[in-house]
Amino acid sequence: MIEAGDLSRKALRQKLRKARRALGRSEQRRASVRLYKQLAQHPTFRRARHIALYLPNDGEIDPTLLLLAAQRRGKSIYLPVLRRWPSTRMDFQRLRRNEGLVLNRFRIAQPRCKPASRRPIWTLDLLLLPLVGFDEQGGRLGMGGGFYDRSLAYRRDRTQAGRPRLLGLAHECQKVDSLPLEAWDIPLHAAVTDRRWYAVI
Ligand SMILES: Nc1nc2c(c(=O)[nH]1)N(C=O)[C@@H](CNc1ccc(C(=O)N[C@@H](CCC(=O)O)C(=O)O)cc1)CN2
Ligand SMILES: Nc1ncnc2c1ncn2[C@@H]1O[C@H](COP(=O)(O)OP(=O)(O)OP(=O)(O)O)[C@@H](O)[C@H]1O
Repeated sequence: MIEAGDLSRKALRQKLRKARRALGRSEQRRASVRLYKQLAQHPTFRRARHIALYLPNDGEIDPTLLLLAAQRRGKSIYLPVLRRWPSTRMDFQRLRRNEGLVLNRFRIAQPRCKPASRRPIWTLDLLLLPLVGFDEQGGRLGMGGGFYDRSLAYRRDRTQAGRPRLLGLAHECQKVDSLPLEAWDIPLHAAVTDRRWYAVI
């Protein structure tokens, strides 16, 4: 396991991103099937009707099998869409079948911006977050843009109950012993890897 120890957030992010990008195609495929098996029959996933997830980038564990399962079961799927202004914000937008995707400024595919299809984050049942790193205490390291942190800021003064359930997804190699907690960090309810669940609360 990678020890966060003396590494800065930036150095740790680089190290963890490199580790996940180093995974080969077959390892990635196996990890995505294993992730699917961890989640597809889990009550948290089964009960959720409005689920936000992401399209993989930079070696992230691929939740596409879950996306397809959710669609088969008639659930609504949402993807992050970056706002043009302010450029630090993102929304969650409903993914409709047969609707084309475009590349955002980070070259990640996203639905074409359509304000009427946005859904406020607090009305989602389940948010599956891409992780760069995580620890067993609910700590999360993201890409560093603060996009998820800003979207989740409304929860800072609330109890951990309530919507949406926050599950971080990662490869097992992205686990670190302990992440320094920043003032704006919102803890995850659990992290799920290709190997297992790390429940926090
Ligand atoms: N799959 C996926 N989608 C996502 C996220 C994510 O982490 N994963 N995001 C979660 O926030 C948002 C995008 N955030 C991102 C933040 C930084 C970089 C990034 O690659 N930064 C480069 C520099 C890019 C540049 O400026 O050209 C880098 O750090 O190397 C990418 C996405 C929305 N969509
Ligand atoms: N609620 C917030 N309001 C304004 N700025 C914020 C907020 N949360 C985080 N930020 C800013 O976003 C930047 C990135 O934060 P951090 O390094 O924690 O990103 P991250 O959690 O890795 O990224 P992400 O949330 O995109 O996955 C920080 O500089 C921080 O000041």
